[in-house]
Amino acid sequence: MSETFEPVIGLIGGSGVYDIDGLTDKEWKTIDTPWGAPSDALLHGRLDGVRCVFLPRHGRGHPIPPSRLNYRANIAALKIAGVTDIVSLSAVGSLREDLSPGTFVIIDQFIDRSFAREKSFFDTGCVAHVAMADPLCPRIGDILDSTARELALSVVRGGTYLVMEGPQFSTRAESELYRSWGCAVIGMTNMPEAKLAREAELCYATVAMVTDYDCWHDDHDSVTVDAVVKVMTANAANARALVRAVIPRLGTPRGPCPAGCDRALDHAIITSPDARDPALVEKLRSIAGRVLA
Ligand SMILES: CSC[C@H]1O[C@H](OP(=O)(O)O)[C@H](O)[C@@H]1O
Ligand SMILES: Nc1ncnc2[nH]cnc12
Repeated sequence: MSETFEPVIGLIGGSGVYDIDGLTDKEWKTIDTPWGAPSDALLHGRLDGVRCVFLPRHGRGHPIPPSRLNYRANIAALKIAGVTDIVSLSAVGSLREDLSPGTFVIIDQFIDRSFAREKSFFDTGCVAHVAMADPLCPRIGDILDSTARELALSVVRGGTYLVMEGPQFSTRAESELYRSWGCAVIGMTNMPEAKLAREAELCYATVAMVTDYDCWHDDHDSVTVDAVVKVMTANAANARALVRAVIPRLGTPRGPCPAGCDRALDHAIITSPDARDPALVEKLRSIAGRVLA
């Protein structure tokens, strides 16, 4: 039987989520990474004894737009802090009538239409190709889903999150196109975040919190930040309750991830050891040390 360990839970807070309450032993700690500075200091603490590390994705006060986030630094900072499991909290627009504002969607797929972002820790001098067929950790997703149901939240398990570049919201034609592709929700941030979490061998799951119907719906002409923030504020109490209830469950000692998120690099690096750039390899040790020993 394989050994168990105590998971450390990383929480990435999106629009409207800039703090986590109920944490004990709270301390904001600044951290730097080989990829630069993350969006903000990391908030370390414990919930029911479980070690948690929170990062406000856009920084406190929301100064950083989706295209300017240093996604590599954010994920590297969490990895360096000892995080093993990430729950990403995100505001999204709905692309389906049945996903009304207030619904929490535990997504299971992405279509990545972002284009102006650094998407890999690996580079010339050390090339890796990780599997992304199942981009979200099903173990964490199932725990989020069952916990939300027990709390009687409006939750849907499964759905595709379309990642757009932004920062402008979609045109009506784009919104209809993504609907015709069968996408459930739309947002601007979860890629490359999920790709980088996979490269860093972190389990990663998203609670996509619906704030609006995007622009395809008769209910509104266009999306506005005001409307999004209003619904997000209403969602916040539910988000807090979900985080509060789910962390003790995620923090239970466990073995390796059944889906293999924590072994994503086992067969991913293609560059032969003698062709690797030593400086890049040194940088990569903080996120891929397990396979670069
Ligand atoms: C304020 S609405 C647009 C903004 O909200 C979402 O961000 P996050 O995933 O961090 O909650 C969306 O992707 C946009 O960045
Ligand atoms: N309609 C929308 N499009 C993109 N990102 C969003 N975040 C919240 N609502 C959104």
